[in-house]
Amino acid sequence: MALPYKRIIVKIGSNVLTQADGLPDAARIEHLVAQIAALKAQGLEVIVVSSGAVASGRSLIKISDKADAVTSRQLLASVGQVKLLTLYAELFGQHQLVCSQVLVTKEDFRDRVHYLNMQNCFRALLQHNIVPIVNENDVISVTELMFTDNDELAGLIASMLDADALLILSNVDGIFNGDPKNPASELIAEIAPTTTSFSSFVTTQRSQFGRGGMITKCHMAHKVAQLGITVHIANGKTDNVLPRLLQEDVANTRFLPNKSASGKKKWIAHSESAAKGAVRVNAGAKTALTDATHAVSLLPIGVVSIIGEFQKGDIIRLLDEHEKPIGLGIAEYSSEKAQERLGQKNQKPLVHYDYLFINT
Ligand SMILES: Nc1ncnc2c1ncn2[C@@H]1O[C@H](COP(=O)(O)OP(=O)(O)O)[C@@H](O)[C@H]1O
Ligand SMILES: N[C@@H](CCC(=O)OP(=O)(O)O)C(=O)O
Repeated sequence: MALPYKRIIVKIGSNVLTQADGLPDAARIEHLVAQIAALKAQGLEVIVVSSGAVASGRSLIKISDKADAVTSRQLLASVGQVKLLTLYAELFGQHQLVCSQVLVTKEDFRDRVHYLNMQNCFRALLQHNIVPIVNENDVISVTELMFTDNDELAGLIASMLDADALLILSNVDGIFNGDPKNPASELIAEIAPTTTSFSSFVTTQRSQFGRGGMITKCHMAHKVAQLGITVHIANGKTDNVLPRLLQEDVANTRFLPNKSASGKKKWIAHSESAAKGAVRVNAGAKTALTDATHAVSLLPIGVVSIIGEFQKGDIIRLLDEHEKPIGLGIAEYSSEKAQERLGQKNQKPLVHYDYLFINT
């Protein structure tokens, strides 16, 4: 039976789009575009997150050995993104579809105004039946401004757009319970929302042109599934993988979704890097906050200490007594006021439930 998705994000990894020599695989891209066009014809909304700018740049210019790694990446991506999108535009055109380019940085997800502007643009693109093709703005995103990889970017886009599913295309059939090259390893068909540890079977090994690797993919997929979005990891080199995935007719690993969270909570969940300070909560508060059956706000009586300074409206991290992160939230008042109210009864919540995201 076909999976009942209406809006999907398709993330196409560097390895799917790149040949063994590091140059772009135009035939693969053509086949993927044809598959996306087929899904569009069935009425699905598709947003593509595509890597491949650096690989495309490699096919156009030779960079001097003197250039450092950051400058080389900027140069290759700046040149390559034009070629990549030109190819996409031509191929989608053959299916009477228009695609668009959306280049983003991590900063755009930290700033609420940028975030809402982006969201508004995506909505308008989808209303006009355009296929948005998203990539990191590699020219600007350098070192600490960078996403871990395009999987992280795809996860953020999926939650921002409230997608039904995120389909991650890599060069493996999914997640195996051991080294994927070992014939004894088996594919894991489903991962429950309660599974949080992947290090026992996923190695830090990366594919030839990949950036983050499978372990970061797993953490991102878990987080996205926590927000109520199903995540599939499948092999982008398999023929007709996208329509077959939706027909449940191809190998893949599926991260089962948790119950859906609000748009604001989704934004908060991905805002860790924007956090201004932290609060340590006592064991009782931790138990109450992590109990998935009740909506609970964080009250000052449960706060043990305040770390750093924050103002009303800032994102703050919630830690347990051993400083283990348990969630993120928006502070209802400043760290100064919170300090005055620390441990006191009958005080206004420091973080209201509606502005609280707890890792489960
Ligand atoms: N348990 C595992 N199951 C599947 N793949 C794994 C596992 N452990 C490590 N990997 C590696 O993860 C790689 C895919 O991740 P990555 O390099 O980030 O790809 P992409 O460029 O598609 O994002 C695979 O090529 C594989 O070598
Ligand atoms: N933005 C880069 C790709 C970065 C990246 O993380 O790629 P991937 O390993 O596919 O998640 C490019 O277009 O070349």
